[in-house]
Amino acid sequence: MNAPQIIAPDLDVPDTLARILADKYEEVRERIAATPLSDMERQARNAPKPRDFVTALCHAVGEGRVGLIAEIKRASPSGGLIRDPFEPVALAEAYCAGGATCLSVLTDAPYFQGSPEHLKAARAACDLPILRKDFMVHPWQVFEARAMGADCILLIMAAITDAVAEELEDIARSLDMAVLVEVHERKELDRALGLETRLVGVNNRNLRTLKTDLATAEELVPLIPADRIPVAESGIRTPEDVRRMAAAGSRCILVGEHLMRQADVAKAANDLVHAL
Ligand SMILES: O=C(O)c1ccccc1NCC(=O)[C@H](O)[C@H](O)COP(=O)(O)O
Repeated sequence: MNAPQIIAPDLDVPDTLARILADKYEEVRERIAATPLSDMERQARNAPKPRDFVTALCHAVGEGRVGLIAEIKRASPSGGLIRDPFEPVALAEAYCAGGATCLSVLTDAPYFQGSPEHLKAARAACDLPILRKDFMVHPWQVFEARAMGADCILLIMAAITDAVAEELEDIARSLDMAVLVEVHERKELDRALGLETRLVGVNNRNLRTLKTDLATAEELVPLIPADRIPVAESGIRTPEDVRRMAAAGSRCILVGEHLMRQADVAKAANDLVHAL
């Protein structure tokens, strides 16, 4: 793999994210040495057809429901080990029974104890469209995402340059995958709106402190143009939080840790879905 420029010189990347990206870059380098890009692209293009992530969310919101992207997340830098034992098939089934619109599955191993196997198992267990939750820095990972069955990828504007974001988005579109572009502040939102995707996530987690504050979505969601679909991410726990996000303009939410910490995951998901 050539050394691609994955961090723009003028991007001020917080320490935790910088560490994650350095490890990710190394991981991708090793993975490409084992499976060349052309092989991974072939696997991606031969994978079963993607499920329509954007339509699923539009449908939920159009019917006056919450568009819940329910996350399968074993551990995180901020939360440590969140769920143990951890059973992706049972979790996918519970989310489906609880009325989730889509799933998000962490595939990053070092920081989230995720795995492509979790995504494959979740996809086989339900019909919901699935987001591959990982740190995407190279085209190879987009092909890998499709090959493992993902229907949507995440692009974190704090982690990549505009040029890389555009390249990864183009590849995803060529594979009929959706793209959720994620922002944490105004500057990133302005850059994100240069992409084609309609799905614009506002992450309430401050990447420097790793703390969440729903005020971030309250500040940024109203700035998202009406032709896009806002998604409020992180730190959402209660029906009241869902109503706050909806009042700010986002009826689509991405929720992980709160749901993962519940004994009855289906009921907890259902409580959020019926918050409005
Ligand atoms: O969750 C973390 O600790 C974290 C740390 C550094 C970068 C990203 C991180 N989380 C990724 C996410 O965006 C969340 O998994 C997702 O939005 C769900 O958030 P939550 O409901 O608070 O688990």
